[in-house]
Amino acid sequence: MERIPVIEMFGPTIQGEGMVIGQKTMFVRTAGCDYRCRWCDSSFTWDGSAKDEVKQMTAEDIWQQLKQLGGDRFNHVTISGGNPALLKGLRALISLLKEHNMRIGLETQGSVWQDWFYDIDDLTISPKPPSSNMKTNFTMLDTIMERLTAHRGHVSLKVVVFDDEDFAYAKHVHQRYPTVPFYVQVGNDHIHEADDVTLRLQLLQKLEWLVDKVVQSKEMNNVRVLPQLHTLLWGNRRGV
Ligand SMILES: C[S@@+](CC[C@H](N)C(=O)[O-])C[C@H]1O[C@@H](n2cnc3c(N)ncnc32)[C@H](O)[C@@H]1O
Ligand SMILES: Nc1nc2[nH]cc(C(=O)O)c2c(=O)[nH]1
Ligand code: SF4
Ligand SMILES: [Mg+2]
Repeated sequence: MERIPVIEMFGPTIQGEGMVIGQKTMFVRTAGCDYRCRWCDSSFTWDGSAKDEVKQMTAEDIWQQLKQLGGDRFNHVTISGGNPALLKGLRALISLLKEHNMRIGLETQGSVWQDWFYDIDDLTISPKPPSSNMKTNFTMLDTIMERLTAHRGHVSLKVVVFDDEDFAYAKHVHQRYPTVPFYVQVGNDHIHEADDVTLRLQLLQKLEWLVDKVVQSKEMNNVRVLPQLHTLLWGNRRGV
């Protein structure tokens, strides 16, 4: 059986972001990413700093570990990374989770397609704005969004916004795929801040700025603005 590189698993917690914010869920975080976002809050998945924590696991290993962590206190599992879309072998995990009647969420940036995207219940595609220093391959993103919208799955777009240029990018993405539920998320510019009170204040100010941008924009009448709820609650800690 194909192995999946897992860097951390945690939960039950709540989904802190996007289309199912507040949903109780477990997290499986895979190692490795094809991007290097300047502000990545999970850079340990790709920068080598946590390479000793990566475990090559089978789908069954992952399920056993989820049960050990969460017992019978969950029925939703979120797969994030890194970029989980790099892993063809996730199909086996998705099938196994379905057999156990789990709902599945997945977070990816829209740089790689996998056929198993069709089997994700809550799929978030999160293209990266200019502040990330990454460049969106819109040909690939068009293909992905075309396939997903032809299918009746639960998909959304989520763009993290740090500045005016990112907001313009978010507008562009929303206008390119106008029928897809669209979220803008507050960017956390202070991923190394250890004081939760200081961080909260900064994030709430940024949220107010972003709400105002949306309120003032005639192109953004049908978008939802969200913070990272887990960051407001628990700061920059890992595994929450
Ligand atoms: C760590 S990424 C992993 C999944 C995938 N690589 C992606 O970027 O969508 C999960 C989510 O966290 C967001 N994120 C990463 N760093 C962030 C930051 N500093 N502030 C706000 N959101 C951030 C990403 O944009 C993405 O939507
Ligand atoms: N609670 C919680 N919600 C999240 N939503 C997306 C996350 C991620 O890192 O992908 C994340 C995370 O790390 N924790
Ligand atoms: S795509 Fe996601 S995991 Fe990869 S560097 Fe960017 S935010 Fe981090
Ligand atoms: Mg996170």
